[in-house]
Amino acid sequence: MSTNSSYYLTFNDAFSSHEPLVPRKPFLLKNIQVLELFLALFAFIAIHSLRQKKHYGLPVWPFLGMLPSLAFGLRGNIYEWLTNILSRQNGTFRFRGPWLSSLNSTITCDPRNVEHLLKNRFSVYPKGSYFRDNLRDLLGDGIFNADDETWQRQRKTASIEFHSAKFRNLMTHSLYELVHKRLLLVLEASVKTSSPIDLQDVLLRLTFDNVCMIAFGVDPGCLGLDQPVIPFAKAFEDATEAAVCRFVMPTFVWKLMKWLNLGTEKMLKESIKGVDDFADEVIRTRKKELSLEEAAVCRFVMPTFVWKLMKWLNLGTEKMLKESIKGVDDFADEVIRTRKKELSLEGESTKRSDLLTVFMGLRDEKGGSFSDKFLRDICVNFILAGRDTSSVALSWFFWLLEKNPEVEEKIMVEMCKILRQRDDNGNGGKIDYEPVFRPEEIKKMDYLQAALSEALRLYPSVPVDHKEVQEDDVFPDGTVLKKGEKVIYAIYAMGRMEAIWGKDCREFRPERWLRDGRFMSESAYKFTAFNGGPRLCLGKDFAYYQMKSVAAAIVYRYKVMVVEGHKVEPKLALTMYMKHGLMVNLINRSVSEIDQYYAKTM
Ligand code: HEM
Repeated sequence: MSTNSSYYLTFNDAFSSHEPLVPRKPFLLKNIQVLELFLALFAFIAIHSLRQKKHYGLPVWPFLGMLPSLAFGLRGNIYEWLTNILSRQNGTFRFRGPWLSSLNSTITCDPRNVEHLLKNRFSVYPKGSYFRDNLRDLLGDGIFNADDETWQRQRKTASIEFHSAKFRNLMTHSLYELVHKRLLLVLEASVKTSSPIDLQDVLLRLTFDNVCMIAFGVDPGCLGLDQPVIPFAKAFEDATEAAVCRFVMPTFVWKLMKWLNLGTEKMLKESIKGVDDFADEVIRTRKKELSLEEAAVCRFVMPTFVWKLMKWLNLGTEKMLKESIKGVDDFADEVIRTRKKELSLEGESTKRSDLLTVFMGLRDEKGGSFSDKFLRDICVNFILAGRDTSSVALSWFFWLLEKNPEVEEKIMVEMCKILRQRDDNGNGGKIDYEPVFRPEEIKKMDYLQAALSEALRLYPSVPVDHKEVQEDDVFPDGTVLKKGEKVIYAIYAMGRMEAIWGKDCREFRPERWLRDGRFMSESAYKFTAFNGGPRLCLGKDFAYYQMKSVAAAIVYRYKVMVVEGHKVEPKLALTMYMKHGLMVNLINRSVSEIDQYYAKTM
């Protein structure tokens, strides 16, 4: 027997001490052959899958599709990973998810395709059921999550409101209060204590308060010296984070997790309850307020003896007033006083003009008022739209500014020039070291607008967006699309394509937005940060005004220095937050420094 015999013996000892009936060598050989066969098959599949990378952009594995590569991409900066694939694939590629999953989609960053789906063939590319189902629990039938009639109706009403003078007043006034009465106090406190501050967190608080004032007419008070934890704000943040997880897992997995109330689905359920509790409370109170107001105003329009008689008899509107709240007379008197003032002194201008009030005053197609659920959906969607987008864009802007001091200098000089013009107009030529920029001055800041657009080009607040193909179609670049397929347009990648922005596409260069010193906007299908076509961002003008007001107030007063060693990277979420916030030290600008900038305007 060969030297291997001892091995055979040991192997068989456990079963029998007799010689085996079947010769052992062929048996082992068979095992080895099977193993070799498996190895060969694996090598063949691996080589075949890897070779497909050339054609499809990524290796395609049996059963798993491109999932292993996605998992790898998710470990780092997923947006950069996607940008690299898209530039290799000339702007469009098809992601193949695992079998039976819902992850198959066509991903593009080609402006021709983006224009095609956002404008030219708008009706063929709705948000679709996949997007809606994933976000239904959080966004319901609100504007972000709706298509067709439901979307059109909200868009039309909100659009009229966004362009009304009353609404614009509300937005600018609430912003002024937030910047000058809260933001600057919070920043000053950090300067006084020489402690670093998370600028992204502060900005998120500011825009959250701002958008709640606009949507609900309520100030949650997130931005304050003590940086309070507001349950609604926390619930909102958790809900958006948990909701995004549904997009990176097969539908049946999150549905099962939801059914079992596990993991991110449990978190989503709990946080949505927090959001709903707040929205319900605001809607209930506002309804009470409105009906009381109506009842109280009746006193104003009827002779005194009539309402007094009705009150005495406890009838009609007087009965309603009495029953609604305790101490109703005081309240009604107050409302009457206010309303009298409104009607006689200031006309319509001081009436509530938040979105909730506007939508409460409208009727649905059957002539009834909107349900509380629908009102809740409208408000939650507007908060989502306006909360994170501008604050996140501002955070990336300040980070880029520190890396590009020459841009910061140009912004300072522009602001000083604008203030000088004010001085020349009869303010005695004195330098204002604590200016409150007026709306018309904010609008004149072209260079600042260019710098903010440049930050949004490189770090768009919404890095990717989704559509669903309603009928078979072909993209302008020749990609064939089948009904029901998902399409992702990669906004982050679009900002970094040499083919679109030239060789210096990765540089922060605000000048690319200027012609003869004036800001020139780009095609919405090349610069897609605000979307384009019929679903162009409704808050775009306000967002620029808001970002410019905040940036001007901060840049003029402080040098913003990112804490040394602080890691800055994007987080995977619906909006492109900085994963670890933006820890900064603020340094007060001295009088002599500001004087130097003024000198440059001469
Ligand atoms: C830098 C700031 C902002 C950016 C980058 C931005 C970007 C966007 C984008 C990409 C969309 C399309 C989303 C989609 O359809 O999936 C959108 C839609 C929208 N945005 Fe903005 N937004 C900003 C600020 C605001 C603000 C401050 C408001 C309101 C106060 C607002 C209100 C809306 C609304 C209502 C929509 C839905 C439009 C529709 O579907 O018809 N946005 N925005």
